[in-house]
Amino acid sequence: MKCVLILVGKTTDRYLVDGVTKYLERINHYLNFEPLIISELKNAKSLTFEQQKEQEGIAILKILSPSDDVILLDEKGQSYTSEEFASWMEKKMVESTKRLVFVIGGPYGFSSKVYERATQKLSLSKMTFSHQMIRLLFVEQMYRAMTILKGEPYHHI
Ligand SMILES: C[S@@+](CC[C@H](N)C(=O)[O-])C[C@H]1O[C@@H](n2cnc3c(N)ncnc32)[C@H](O)[C@@H]1O
Repeated sequence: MKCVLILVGKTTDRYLVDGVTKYLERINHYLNFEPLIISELKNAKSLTFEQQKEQEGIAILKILSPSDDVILLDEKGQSYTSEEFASWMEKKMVESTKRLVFVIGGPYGFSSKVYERATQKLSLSKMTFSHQMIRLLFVEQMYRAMTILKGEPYHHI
């Protein structure tokens, strides 16, 4: 199974770039996992929040194939413990899903069309994180899930 993480705009803060890079490298020992970055809108300042979400949504939907299993990172989604998330990933890996696509929204979240396309919403907490910060939290949890499935000590130390 191929796993893709769609992001809106590059990660800018150095500490987040370093952290995300570190966990992406680690994840790739276990999983074919690729981040795909959608360019930030050049005319963002002239658009309303709703228009920005709409435009970003069009760019997200363009990347998706009809057979993709699309999981939106969303604070109002389903939440799991790290062990439960690991089991959830294991199920996805044995199902015949070609591409498992996770999407982190832009600063204002997702358009209604993106919500309509999604298979599931996944929450990492009831709290709201910035669209940049959540990247690091998510890749760390993905790495943790992979180590749990392999019975490695990372989760227990
Ligand atoms: C600043 S948040 C957007 C908040 C926006 N008001 C909304 O209703 O979605 C930016 C993105 O970060 C991600 N995000 C933030 N907090 C999250 C959480 N607790 N769980 C999962 N994803 C989260 C989501 O993908 C969200 O679209």
